Amino acid sequence: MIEQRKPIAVAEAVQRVMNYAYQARTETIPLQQAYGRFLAEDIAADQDVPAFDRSPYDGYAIRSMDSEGANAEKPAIFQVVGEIGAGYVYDGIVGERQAVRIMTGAMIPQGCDAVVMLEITQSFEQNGQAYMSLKRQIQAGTNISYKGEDIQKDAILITKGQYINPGVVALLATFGYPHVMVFKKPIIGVIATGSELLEPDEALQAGKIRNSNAYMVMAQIERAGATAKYFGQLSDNLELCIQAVQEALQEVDILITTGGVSVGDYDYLPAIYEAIGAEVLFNKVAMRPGSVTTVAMRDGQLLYGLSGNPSACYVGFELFARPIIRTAFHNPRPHLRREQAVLGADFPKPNPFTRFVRAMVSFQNGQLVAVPCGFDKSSAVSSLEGANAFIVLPGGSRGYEKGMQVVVLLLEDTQGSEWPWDSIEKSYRL
Ligand SMILES: Nc1nc2c(c(=O)[nH]1)N[C@H]1C(S)=C(S)[C@@H](COP(=O)(O)OP(=O)(O)OC[C@H]3O[C@@H](n4cnc5c(N)ncnc54)[C@H](O)[C@@H]3O)O[C@H]1N2
Ligand code: MOO
Ligand SMILES: [Mg+2]
Repeated sequence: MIEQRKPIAVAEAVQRVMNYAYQARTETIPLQQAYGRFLAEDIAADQDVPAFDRSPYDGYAIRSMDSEGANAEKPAIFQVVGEIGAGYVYDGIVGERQAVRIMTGAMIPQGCDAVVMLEITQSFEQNGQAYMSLKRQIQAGTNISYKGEDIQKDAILITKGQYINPGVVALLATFGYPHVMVFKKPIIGVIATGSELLEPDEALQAGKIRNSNAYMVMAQIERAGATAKYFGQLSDNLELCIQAVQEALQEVDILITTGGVSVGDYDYLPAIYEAIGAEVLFNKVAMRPGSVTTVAMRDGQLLYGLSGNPSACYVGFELFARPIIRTAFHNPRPHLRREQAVLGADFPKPNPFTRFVRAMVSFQNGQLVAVPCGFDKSSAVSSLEGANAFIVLPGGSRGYEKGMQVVVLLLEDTQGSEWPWDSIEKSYRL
């Protein structure tokens, strides 16, 4: 008898997977390799930045009181008693009508309370002594970058789980972290199943196709921040597949297979899960594409049975695998970022199930506009290249027109969402 699968709502499916979210171990890596990783410790400021009052300009450090009453007719004259570049400290104390030539970034000398930009001064020499004249009065505090004006000591700067972007790298360097503790990348195994599959270097043969899913999913794994490990493609042979899956599980944190999850004679994933004693969390989701997406669990390891159809495979990964990876990094917003957009083209298809339309979002006059990426079948590979978002169309809707408001999930974003699923599926019907 044909197995009848009961579809569950997308949010419910995501929740079932998230019950098995875990936190990855940590490792310490050189700062230069930290970009794109996720921080595994809170970083607090152990010093002020800047750590000393400094000059933001090239010019002269003075005591502002010495400029009192200065104007074009009666310039204030200063004896230039020294010169300091960034990184050097002026040893003496600057006295009455004295100035120190100072460069951007250099520490303000003792006694001075202002810096005059080079451009508004005139320098001259008399009897071998350097002088500077100034034709205006300068307020105390002019052109000083104060100690702690950027960052104050003890402030929490960056927190555990934060994505390390170039700005985070700058902070880590500023506070003296030549090495940084990050979360280890989970290792995610990939197996493609299907007797029709050829590798990209093979010539096409009648009835066969090239395996695009494995390479696509490996790229998605890397984009999500984990490490992909490829175990190759398998023909539809149950014994072989069981053995390969069991062996791969020894070497990975999570295993992803593509293909073979539906009800065809050679769709062996259900039998494989049974054979290895994995508990199936769900095998039918009320969504398109990707309705056959299956997730199973064995001894703390998640097994993703993604659809063989490329678009369905792609969507299944982003909805169900990405948040597990991001949670492993302690990231508080592990899901795809949800935003509101205007539909940029009609989408007349009815949507019995929640539909994830591969789309290109862009800003037009300050408004996020989402345009579907062409051929919208589950089997499509062409609609993925241009996609940087999914348009989420709730189940039960009859089709959408250009100009309507839609929810989009952003694919190329590092910020993420905490839980994007509330109120998307209001009109969901089975
Ligand atoms: N009687 C039914 N038939 C199907 C159902 C159903 O509910 N009842 N569901 C359909 C839906 S929806 C989908 S999606 C697919 C899912 O199929 P499988 O996950 O079992 O995948 P396969 O049968 O192995 O392959 C489907 C399709 O994808 C191509 N494929 C497979 N692997 C790759 C790869 N690595 N790279 C590129 N393309 C791949 C394969 O050649 C097939 O064309 O089932 C429907 N059928
Ligand atoms: O699962 Mo299939 O992708 O819904 O079309
Ligand atoms: Mg099949």
